[in-house]
Order: sequence, then structure tokens, then C-alpha cells
Amino acid sequence: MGLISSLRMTLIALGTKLYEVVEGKAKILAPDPSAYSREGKYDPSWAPVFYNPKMTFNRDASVIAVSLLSPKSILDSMSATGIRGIRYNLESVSPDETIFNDKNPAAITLLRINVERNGLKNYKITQLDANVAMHQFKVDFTDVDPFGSPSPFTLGAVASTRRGGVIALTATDLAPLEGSSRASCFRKYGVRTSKLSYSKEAGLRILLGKVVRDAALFERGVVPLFSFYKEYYYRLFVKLEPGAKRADKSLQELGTMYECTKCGYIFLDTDPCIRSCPLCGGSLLSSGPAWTGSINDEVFLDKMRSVLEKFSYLKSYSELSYLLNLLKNENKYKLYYNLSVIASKLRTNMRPIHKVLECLGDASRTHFNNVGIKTSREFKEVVECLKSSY
Ligand SMILES: C[S@@+](CC[C@H](N)C(=O)[O-])C[C@H]1O[C@@H](n2cnc3c(N)ncnc32)[C@H](O)[C@@H]1O
Repeated sequence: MGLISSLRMTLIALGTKLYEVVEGKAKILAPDPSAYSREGKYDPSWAPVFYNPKMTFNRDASVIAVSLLSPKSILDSMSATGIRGIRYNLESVSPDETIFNDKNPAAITLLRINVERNGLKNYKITQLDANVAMHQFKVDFTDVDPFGSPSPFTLGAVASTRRGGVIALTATDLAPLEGSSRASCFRKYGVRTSKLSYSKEAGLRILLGKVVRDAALFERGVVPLFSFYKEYYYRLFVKLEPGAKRADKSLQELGTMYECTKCGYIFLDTDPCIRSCPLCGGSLLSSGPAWTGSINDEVFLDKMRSVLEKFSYLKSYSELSYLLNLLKNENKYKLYYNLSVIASKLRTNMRPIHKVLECLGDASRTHFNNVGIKTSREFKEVVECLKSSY
């Protein structure tokens, strides 16, 4: 971009109506929503630089995760106001270098101001396409926080991350991932999908599957450290382990997610061609390839829970504590049963969930769905408990 247009963009950014936001330990300037509202509504993408207060929980959780990773170098590949990278510096770690990048020139101007305001020292700011930045820099931790799908950036994120490093991704394209936009899911994730009753978990497993396949191209295996779903997005932290063997091992953990249309039985299998329900012979919905392994690392979750106290200043502290405990409880099981779907198949009323859990014993609620449960018990026991738990 020429000097004139860059100055023009700078002027536009300076003319942008700003307000001060305090988030965690950062104090940043962001576009004032009141100046960009339309008919009483506001979407952060209408402002010249993107800042979404509804993503604070995502950033709070990320700050805690990054504090345990202790990366020496960070690439905040889509910085916008810079809030994420700034918070990592103020609250998580003291990296030797943080690279802030955004392709939007107004964002570059604003993040320059924000980084200075927060007293950061070791940083670099670049205005590149994220994929260019990710092929240019090598770091210990790469953050990808796009509008919509992270799919066009997963390969770049693997490329930019050193051996043993970690990538974090946000995905807000729930329609393809959860199976509502099937063509889009095939286009973006290479997955033939269906709308499954446990669609919220299915979406996360599809996304992890994509990361596994892209990591394998660089001969890296994948360990999901911390993954969750919230309202309209997924957030995941994935460790990349070097070596073709590790890549192959991760690929072996890809499989297909199934659901019987007749009885409601759900299962994961590495065989992508199962046609009928192993329990009742009914026809199956399927979705894959998807990650069939653990979506959270037990040890990492425990560490997050043990450092949480240090972050008691966060507004979302209680909510984070609740999420981390729930993730730990549900981590030993695989897919969740959607009790309302099974109840309607059985033509019975939805029983109180705590009663079903009590009846099953070895079972947990899931953060994915408030009418979902995970259990090691057999499907017939879930059905019995659902029928008998008054
Ligand atoms: C969702 S916002 C990032 C929000 C920010 N990380 C935060 O936590 O507030 C996405 C940002 O990515 C930038 N962006 C979108 N596509 C990009 C690309 N291909 N390369 C670089 N930046 C991009 C946009 O300009 C926007 O600022």
C-alpha cells in the first residue's frame, strides 16, 4: 500500500469514534458501538476495527491457557484492536516477542496505539494477509481468530508454529460445523456431514479432524489440550508434536460419527462405511472424517483448574471455573446423548436430568448441551434410566 493511502487510512482510523474498554488487565481503545449502530442494533463487524465484548470469555479462557504454555514467541495473526496479544503479555506470560498482524490498515493504526498505551515492549506489528504472516514467521504459539471459519488458515497456523508449539483457533461458522449447511461443511472441512442430535460436539470433532489432516501434511501429530463450545463459537488449543509417526497416529484417530435414525444409538467408529445400526438395524446418519479421541487433555485441564485462582479478577471467573470442572467431568466419556431427542423417540416425557444421572451412576452433564449427558453405560441403560427416572 502507498504512503498516501496508508495515511488516508490512518486519518480514517483517527476519525473513528473511540471509547476506552477495560478487559482483564488491558485498557484499550475500540470503536464506540454507538457511532456504528444501525436502527438500534450493533454488529462489531460494522465498525472500522473489530472488537466484540461478547468474546471476552473466549479471551479470558485463552489468557489462562497461554499462561500455562509459556511461549517465548506469539503470533496474534488476526489482531484487530490487539486485545488478545496485549492481554497475553499483561496477564499470561512475558514473551521475547509478540507479532501483531492484521490485514486491515485501520486495525494496524489502532493496535499501534493500544500496544503503546499498555506499555508493551517486545513486539512487532505487521499488515499482512494472515497466511503470508504465518508462512513468514516461526513462533511457539499461533493464534487464529477469524471471522467465521478458521479452515483457510489451519495449514498456515501449523506452518508458523515451531515443533512442540501450540495453535489456538476460534471458529464461529457453526452452521457448517454442526451440520446445518452440509455443502459448506464439505467445502470448508472436506467432511460429508449430517445433522446429528449431538451436533455441537460433532462440530468440534470435525474441526479437530481438519487440524489433524493439515498437521499431518507437515508431519506433525496433534494433542488437543483445551477445547470448548460456547453459544456461537468453538475455541481450541492444540499442541503439535513433530514426526511422521505421530502424524500417522493422529490420523488413525480419525473416524466417523454415527446416529441411528430409528433407536437413537450413537457411536464413533474408524470404519466409515457402517450402513445399519448395530443395535436395531435402523438406518444411520453419519458424519466424518472427525476426531474420535479426547477433546481435552486431562493434565492440561487440571493445570488450568489449579492456576485459576490467580485469575480471580476476571469477570468470567465463576463461569470459567464451572466450565473447567464440567470439561474435566465429561472428558472421560465420548459423545453426549441428547436426552430430549431420545425421549421423543421413546415417546416419553423428558425426565429431570439429575435423576437420569443418578440412575446411571457413571455419567456426567456436558457443557455442549444442557439436556445432554455423557456416560460409560450402555445405550439400553440410558433408555431404561430415562424411562424410569421420575
Ligand atoms: C474476529 S476479528 C479478530 C478479533 C481479535 N482477535 C480479538 O480478539 O478481538 C478478525 C480480524 O481478522 C482480520 N482479518 C480477516 N481476514 C484476514 C486475513 N486474511 N489476514 C489478516 N487479517 C485478517 C480482520 O481485519 C479482523 O480484524
